[in-house]
Amino acid sequence: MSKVIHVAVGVILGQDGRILIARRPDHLHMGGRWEFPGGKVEAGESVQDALTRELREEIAIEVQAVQPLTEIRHEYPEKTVFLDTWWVTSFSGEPSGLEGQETRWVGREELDSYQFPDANQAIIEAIHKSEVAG
Ligand SMILES: Nc1nc2c([nH]c(=O)n2[C@@H]2O[C@H](COP(=O)(O)OP(=O)(O)OP(=O)(O)O)[C@@H](O)[C@H]2O)c(=O)[nH]1
Ligand SMILES: [Mg+2]
Repeated sequence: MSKVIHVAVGVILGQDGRILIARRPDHLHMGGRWEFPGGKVEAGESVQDALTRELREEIAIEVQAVQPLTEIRHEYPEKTVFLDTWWVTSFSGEPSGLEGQETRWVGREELDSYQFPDANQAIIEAIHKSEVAG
């Protein structure tokens, strides 16, 4: 049995209520699909530290405040992920894809028209139910 990969995921909320999505580079797992920025939690690191580090490395923002959104465990044929997913309700800096990834601000109701990894369906449902900045 393979081990579960712990991933810190940020659903970044803009001041206008839109959400930031990024397109995964083609060569990665789920390449070409849209995602919420984030990445693997390293050994000895807290999930919030991992989220802060990943969002700094991937999209050049400094996280200032988060709130828990949801926790999703999903088994892909090749790996099992645990998506520890947080609203990012305050940040500084202007998001830009430091790894060449396209980024886009989208309205909540638009999320359903983008192709995400299969595990994200449950995140999108949690966003629709969430009262944060409703
Ligand atoms: N960041 C992110 N990862 C997701 C999402 N949905 C989802 O299934 N994943 C999966 O979670 C796993 C880990 O995420 P990642 O590839 O961003 O990890 P990372 O930034 O540390 O990448 P690296 O190890 O290449 O440096 C991947 O297999 C990815 O496909 C999502 O919305 N955001
Ligand atoms: Mg990543």
